[in-house]
Amino acid sequence: MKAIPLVNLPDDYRYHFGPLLIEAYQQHGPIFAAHGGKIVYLIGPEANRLVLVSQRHKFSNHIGWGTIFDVTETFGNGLLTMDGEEHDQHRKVMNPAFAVNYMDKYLPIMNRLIGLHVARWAEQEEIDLFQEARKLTFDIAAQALTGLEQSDHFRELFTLLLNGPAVRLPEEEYRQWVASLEQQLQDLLLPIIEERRHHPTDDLFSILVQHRDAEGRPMSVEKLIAHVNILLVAGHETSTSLSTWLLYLLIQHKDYTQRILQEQSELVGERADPTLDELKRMKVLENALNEAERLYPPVANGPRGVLEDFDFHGYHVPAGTFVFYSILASHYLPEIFANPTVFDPDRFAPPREEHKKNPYALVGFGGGPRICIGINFAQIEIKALASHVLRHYTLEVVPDQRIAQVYSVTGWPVEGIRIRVKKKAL
Ligand code: HEM
Repeated sequence: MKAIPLVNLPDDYRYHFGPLLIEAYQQHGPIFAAHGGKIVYLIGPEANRLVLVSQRHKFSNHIGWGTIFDVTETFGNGLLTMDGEEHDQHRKVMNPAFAVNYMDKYLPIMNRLIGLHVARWAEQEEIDLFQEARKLTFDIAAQALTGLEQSDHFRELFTLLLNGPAVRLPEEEYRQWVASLEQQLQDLLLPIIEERRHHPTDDLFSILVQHRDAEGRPMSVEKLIAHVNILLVAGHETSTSLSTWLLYLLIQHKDYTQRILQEQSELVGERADPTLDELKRMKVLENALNEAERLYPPVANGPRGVLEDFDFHGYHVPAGTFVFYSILASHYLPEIFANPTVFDPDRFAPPREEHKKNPYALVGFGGGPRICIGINFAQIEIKALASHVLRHYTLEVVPDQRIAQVYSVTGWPVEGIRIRVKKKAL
């Protein structure tokens, strides 16, 4: 069989990731290797379907997220990095707490925190939307999923773990640094675990603490903490990035935002907060959210370890290979999304529905049985934020700043996005 084509990405590829992947796709087709041949990229709806659905048993998240992206060492083996039977069992336990109607329980927390945080944004001359959105989405995830009321220290610990130490440390010192942060996280979570054992509530943490396996055994403290870690990390980094880009795009596209406001007044009117049912019915806003997900997917690539050989487009990929199904590149394919670099939310509305003509074309939340478990949580949260901000505030981007997405494991606006927020006159 032919050798998989090798692509050389420039050193600064993380700043131009989408265009570079599309260039490689146009030259070589939907499969090529990069990073010195260490990673094979798979691009487009057909590839996504293969990895996420039809041959998913041949791929390992544990090797992908755990080894390539080093998630397991820092945060433990949570849902994202589990494989096979173990994954399916744990996912089954958590699924009910992420069903769309369960969001009714989280919505009052979301609305309360959105109101509080955004009011503070307006008290300042200008804010970095990305940094502020991070505080907000973390607080929402921490309070909704674990019931932790005071989340400042918790958030600082997570931010440190995600960003790494300020200076590069020798390996042994780095390990000690991570271990000390993990110990502090554990000290924060242990009392909540104890509390939930004796006084269960209906949040996700309680569901996990109360769960018993077929032999009647509870989850170990180590597993409980790994789950909470992964849920909070996966649940706030990505939502921070996507909500920032959505609001930024809406400031840029005032005509479209007028249509969202029209929808808001029809659905919510003068009431302070939308209900879950109203949020679900906000299609004009939803199409803008889909478009932000397409243009700025928070996760650029889904990493996997190959467990069993497979063939794709005339190439043979052996077990032991590392692959990325590329979310970012799939979203910029011109044969799927017309004028892919243009902000055009109506591409998701009937009759065009470009994403439906090609299943697994829009994969910002992954797809198949392992689709992001937090998709409903994130979409409701971001819609509630946009609804609140657009109805009650005016936003303006501070001029003369560099606004660009950069990618590591997740993507974020490299220098943040500074905006001015003003309360609308009544
Ligand atoms: C805008 C927000 C979000 C985006 C773009 C996003 C994106 C993703 C993607 C792409 C995957 C699949 C990765 C793969 O196939 O390798 C995923 C999985 C996952 N996400 Fe999210 N996510 C978001 C929000 C959330 C939230 C709010 C939570 C939890 C509260 C969460 C928890 C998880 C977990 C636990 C998994 C692993 C699921 C499994 O493997 O069964 N995510 N997410």
